[in-house]
Amino acid sequence: MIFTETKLKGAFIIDIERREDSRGFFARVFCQREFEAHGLKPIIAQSNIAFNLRKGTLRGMHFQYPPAPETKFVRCTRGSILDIIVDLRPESDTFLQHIAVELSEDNHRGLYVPERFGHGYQVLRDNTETSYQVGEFYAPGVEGGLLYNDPRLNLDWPLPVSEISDKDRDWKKLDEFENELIQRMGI
Ligand SMILES: Cc1cn([C@H]2C[C@H](O)[C@@H](COP(=O)(O)OP(=O)(O)O[C@H]3O[C@@H](C)C(=O)[C@@H](O)[C@H]3O)O2)c(=O)[nH]c1=O
Repeated sequence: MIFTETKLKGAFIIDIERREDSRGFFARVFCQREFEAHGLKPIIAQSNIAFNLRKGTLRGMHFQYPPAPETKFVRCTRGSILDIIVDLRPESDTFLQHIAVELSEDNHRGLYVPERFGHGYQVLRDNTETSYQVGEFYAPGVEGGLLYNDPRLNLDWPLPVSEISDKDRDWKKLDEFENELIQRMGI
């Protein structure tokens, strides 16, 4: 696997190394030792998939507050997505900055999202499946969210939003809960 750290410290793009032969190719997509060697949390508490019927579907921006912050290792196993993560670590030099990474069935790219990041994605093709490993158990009691079109975040979604959950349409703007976020995300 090829680990490339992004401008958000601790967040990595992880590409596969193909072993090709006449059948196709083989590649490793997770290795506890390689994760540890790059300082990534190697725990998989849950492994989830989400299936999306329509391009333009948007899921996010989600996170869990401490004491149950999640790492996420996200891939797109069918179709393609634009995945966006936002640094929510108050002590970070890149607090509230984001990156966007295209993950697709073609590039086999993975994105490792550290704890205390907001995460969301927009689906770029019909019938798209995502698959992601999470380092902490689902804990809806400490779930939080950012509004995908909050002007403070300035996230550039490539398509009009065709589908979104009521929950994701209704997250508060950052201006309304920034102090609480800083307090709860602080270490
Ligand atoms: C995330 C999750 C949801 N659920 C339930 C709650 C609900 O009934 C149904 C759908 O949940 P949601 O609407 O929250 O699903 P979704 O919007 O796909 O949530 C996901 O979005 C992306 C962006 C992430 O980052 C993930 O961590 C996760 O939060 O599944 C679980 O039972 N376990 C889980 O781990």
